[in-house]
Amino acid sequence: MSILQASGLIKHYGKGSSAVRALRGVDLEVQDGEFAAVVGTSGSGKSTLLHLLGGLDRPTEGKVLIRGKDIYAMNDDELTIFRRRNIGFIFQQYNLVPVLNVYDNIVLPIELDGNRPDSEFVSHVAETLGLTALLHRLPGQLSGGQQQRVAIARALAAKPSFVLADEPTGNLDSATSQEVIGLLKVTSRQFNQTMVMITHNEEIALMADRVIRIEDGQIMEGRVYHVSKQY
Ligand SMILES: Nc1ncnc2c1ncn2[C@@H]1O[C@H](COP(=O)(O)OP(=O)(O)OP(=O)(O)O)[C@@H](O)[C@H]1O
Repeated sequence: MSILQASGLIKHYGKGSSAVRALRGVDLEVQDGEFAAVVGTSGSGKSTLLHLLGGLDRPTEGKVLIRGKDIYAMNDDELTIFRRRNIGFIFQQYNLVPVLNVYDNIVLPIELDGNRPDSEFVSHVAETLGLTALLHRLPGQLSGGQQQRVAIARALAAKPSFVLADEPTGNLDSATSQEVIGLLKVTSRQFNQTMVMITHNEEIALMADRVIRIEDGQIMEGRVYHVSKQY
């Protein structure tokens, strides 16, 4: 079953002759539980695509359906709530709150949403990511790889069905990157989460179920997932 369907996505920044045509008609389907990587040269439109798939911006034209729901038919407030409840985001910058310990960072978005964290689930996520012994530390007392694992735990703790990651290993060395992506793969399987991840790193991309290649605002390869491929 497809969790996400994007059709005819066009994004222009600015207007008139100086407009940048960042996406030029993107059609994409992502299956439930899939782990997909988006690759392409700098400026090809990867981040623009990810932002549109996650409801962080609005397209100039086109639609994004998540579980059949047309996310851009919602107003800004509805979209913010939908995003918070259904989508986890992981960025290159970890964006942890320096004065909060690891546990409080992980549950912060849930508490900001007025909910109580499912402490059993949070413990399970923390354990899977090797964070159990670090829960009382401050972010400043952690390595880059550990901080990114906290950011991943934070993205997963609210049990989103869909996780979007923009260069999640951009600040990490290659061994740590492979480890973090390995963990992302494990968590996506274990918690049944669909993952779309941008990466510059071809080795990292090969760890995904599918590689979506984007060039000059268009998808050149990997638009549709082939069920015959093993996953
Ligand atoms: N807010 C913006 N205003 C104007 N132009 C933008 C904006 N954001 C992106 N662009 C332009 O849109 C095009 C696609 O940018 P995007 O960030 O999606 O590419 P990318 O593939 O993610 O690049 P990188 O790998 O360098 O992050 C580029 O030409 C970029 O300069």
